Amino acid sequence: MNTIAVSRCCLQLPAGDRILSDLSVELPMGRITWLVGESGAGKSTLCNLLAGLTPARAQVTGHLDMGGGSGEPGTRGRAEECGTLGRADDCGTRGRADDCGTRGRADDCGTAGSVDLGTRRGRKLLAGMRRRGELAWAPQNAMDTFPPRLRLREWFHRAGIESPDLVPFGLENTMLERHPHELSGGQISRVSLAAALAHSPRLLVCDEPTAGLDPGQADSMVTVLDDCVRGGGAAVLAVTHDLSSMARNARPDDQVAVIFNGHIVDACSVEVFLSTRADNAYSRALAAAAPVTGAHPLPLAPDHLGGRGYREGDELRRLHEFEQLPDDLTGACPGDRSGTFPHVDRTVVRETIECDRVEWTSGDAG
Ligand SMILES: Nc1ncnc2c1ncn2[C@@H]1O[C@H](COP(=O)(O)OP(=O)(O)OP(=O)(O)O)[C@@H](O)[C@H]1O
Repeated sequence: MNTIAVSRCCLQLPAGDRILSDLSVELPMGRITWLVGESGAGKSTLCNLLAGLTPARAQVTGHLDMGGGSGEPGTRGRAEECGTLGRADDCGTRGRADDCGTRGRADDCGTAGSVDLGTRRGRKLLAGMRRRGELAWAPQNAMDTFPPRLRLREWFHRAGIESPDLVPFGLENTMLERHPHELSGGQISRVSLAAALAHSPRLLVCDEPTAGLDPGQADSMVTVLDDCVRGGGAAVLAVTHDLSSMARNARPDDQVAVIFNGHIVDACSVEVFLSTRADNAYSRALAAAAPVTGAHPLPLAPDHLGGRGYREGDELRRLHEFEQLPDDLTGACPGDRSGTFPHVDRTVVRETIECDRVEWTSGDAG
């Protein structure tokens, strides 16, 4: 399978803090890779690094290999990645050779498939890829990326996107006439994703695409990402804390990459991750702590929050509802999700309740 590879990334701040540590991960084309891990583990730092942004004076090493080659489905030739086969204004003809960081030398452009993330030239290569839409980035704080004085339509126009369509992202196109501050946080995230996907990227990096969205909107965002992957053959790296949405919508063969302390400790399928069968103990613990069926929470309220009376009545009713769920939850998901996860071991859920532990669980936590 064709993959985009991130290899041996280290990022150390001037004060000595190491944020990313020998981080490597393969991003298969045609699949979403869900990046999960605790707050502060380094998820946004990795996303920003792949978009060509690093904290000032940070020491960075590592490579991004865009993979593929001419003629492969869904891929573009390496030379095009630095602009020599791309739009003329990307590289050279208007004195913009520095867009690809090479001053237009063909031999330098030929190495653009592998980007040295630790060099200024590498960051310029990434910037060039972003300008051409081959690499797209939907950041966590999307509001910051839109100039406050521009109406969104004008912003899209300047970004070379003449006919933006927000409807697939659950928004009216009349919103294009607004300024960024006139949208909610969730709305601006969706606009950011619309911009990121406008050029059919080869690699899409999105930082918490479902944050701030209600479950229905979150599900439709994942559907949009899924379409990008299946239709365009892109590799998608998507940060999420929303394991419920992931469980409802991800394909079983999508990938989960688990980051801990700046290092990828595990990469496995969504199915293996959510069923807590991952090889890595931290991955299993993370999955075991997740309310994977989100739409059907079990009220395991601790005594000091709800009291035993609450559990005795409501909990049993909810447990009953839980057991009525169809095995594969297909009916609860938008679009064609015939292969949709999850499989939840209800025996373990019931045992958890009976043990009166305040804890979410799915399957055997090992
Ligand atoms: N520019 C910076 N200067 C100093 N420390 C930074 C900087 N950027 C990130 N950090 C630190 O690096 C660590 C990783 O931050 P990062 O934003 O990547 O975490 P995260 O996994 O995305 O967290 P969250 O899930 O809360 O968004 C944190 O401890 C953060 O405080």
